[in-house]
Amino acid sequence: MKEVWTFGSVVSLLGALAFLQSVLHSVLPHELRHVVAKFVQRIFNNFSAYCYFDITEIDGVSTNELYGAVQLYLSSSASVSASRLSLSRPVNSSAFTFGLSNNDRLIDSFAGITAIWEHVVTQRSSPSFSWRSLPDEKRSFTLRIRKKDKPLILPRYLDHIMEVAADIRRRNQDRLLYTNSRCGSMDARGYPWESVPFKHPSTFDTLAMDPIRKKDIIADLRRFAAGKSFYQKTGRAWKRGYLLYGPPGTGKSSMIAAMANFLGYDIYDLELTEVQTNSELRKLLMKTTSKSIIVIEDIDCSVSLTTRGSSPHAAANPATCSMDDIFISPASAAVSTKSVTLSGLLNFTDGLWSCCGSEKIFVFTTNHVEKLDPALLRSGRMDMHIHMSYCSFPALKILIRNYLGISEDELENGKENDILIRELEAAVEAAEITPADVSEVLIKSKRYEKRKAMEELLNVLKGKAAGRRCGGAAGASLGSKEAEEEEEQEKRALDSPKEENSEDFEQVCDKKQGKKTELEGQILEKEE
Ligand SMILES: Nc1ncnc2c1ncn2[C@@H]1O[C@H](COP(=O)(O)OP(=O)(O)OP(=O)(O)O)[C@@H](O)[C@H]1O
Ligand SMILES: [Mg+2]
Repeated sequence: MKEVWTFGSVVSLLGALAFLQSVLHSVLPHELRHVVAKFVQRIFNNFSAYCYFDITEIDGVSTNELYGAVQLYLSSSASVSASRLSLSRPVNSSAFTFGLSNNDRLIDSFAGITAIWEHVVTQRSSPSFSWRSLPDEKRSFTLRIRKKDKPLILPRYLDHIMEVAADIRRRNQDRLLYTNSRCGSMDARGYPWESVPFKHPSTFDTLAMDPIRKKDIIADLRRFAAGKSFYQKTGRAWKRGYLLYGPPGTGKSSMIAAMANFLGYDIYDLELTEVQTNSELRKLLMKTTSKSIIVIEDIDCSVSLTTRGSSPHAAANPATCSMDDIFISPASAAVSTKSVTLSGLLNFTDGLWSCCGSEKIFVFTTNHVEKLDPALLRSGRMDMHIHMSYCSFPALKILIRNYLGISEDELENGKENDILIRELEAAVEAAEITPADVSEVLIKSKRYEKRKAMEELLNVLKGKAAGRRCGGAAGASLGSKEAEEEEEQEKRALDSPKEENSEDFEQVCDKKQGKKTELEGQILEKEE
């Protein structure tokens, strides 16, 4: 006999199931109740006109970007239509974030079709075995739409959500600065990065460097950010590498901040000395998001590229060292137990793993480009090599504009009639002074009126140029080889303040203090 399912019979079946569930709920033990509830749910789903999509916060090993995007997207409409909201403002953030409260729901519509969102927060019931501690709560969003609407809106709706979320992120102007200073450990959500809101005020406008070079870099970044279809068409991973090199205080870190502010990207400041193995490096990369800048600062200081020549195996035959044999170890550690290799680092930047996610920029900085392994510099690895050099006259004009409020045009036009400006131009080229040192002088001279401040600056520049000419104390104090060497030693000690280096570190501090006292003495003498 053919079975006929009428509306009435379906309703009574569901009613019976609901009744059965409530009866069993009161008599069955907890584990069995869960199984029954799942079974009943499945039957409901079969008869339901809706389909459901769960967007969990943690998706296997990687963080689910869609979860964060949905959270932001809903925060843009939550303020109007939801009955209960969670309200937050992250530390130092400039924007309030509305969100759906736990287990609350919200109705959204897209292309005339209704979508219902629910924020589902459940407690992790029984402590299951895991290689890392898991959060107490499991969080996810559930999207409910009519089965018949699914093909009409689904891919477009999700793309729309991603776009709106990216837009909100950009508008809020709150970018994040991440660091991997957990020594390889992860937080409860399996995240190896810690973050703080990124508030660096450096922009391309305030950055003192040759304007033509600056324009090139801005154009390059613009092309990169708008190059989605180009990278797709050419079969290239959507990423770009920049190597910034030059003496300390020439604006390498400021340039990174300016890049992030210009593109609205987050920054991942990768502390390589904290990374123990290649696989750890890979995991870190997997947990970075798109639209981000991954930075390794002072690559020659935080790590040194040493071959197995220093290990007993390779000592026998150093000529057989392959790329994999090149170890990256804390620069000042005598014996390395680390096993991040150069090939691991290169894979990190341009291997298959480098393109997980997309729209990523890699930036390496160094004070000594000549110390880097040629493999890192080979074309295609770092797409653009940017030399940050001593302050030139165009750069000086930018700094004077920033600190004293005299426009570049005013300085350029005044050059003909004003000997002071002409002298400044000649002295700055001769002085080989860093923009950081010029900034210091200009900050100190802020108490004077503009002309006097420029005269003060000229005195310093002339003193420095004279010092350089006769290789005297003034020249040696700033920017000289010795000072750079010292700075580098200091960075190494700071980067690896491990026990075996503590002696180095103290020595550097003592030496630094001695140098400072000596310098202060010289300045006092000069002032007297
Ligand atoms: N090109 C520049 N334009 C504007 N300000 C600069 C520039 N270079 C340096 N400064 C000033 O000097 C400070 C230090 O500069 P920054 O940290 O960017 O130098 P760096 O090249 O990264 O030095 P290091 O090699 O020691 O890391 C900045 O905070 C900024 O105030
Ligand atoms: Mg720096």
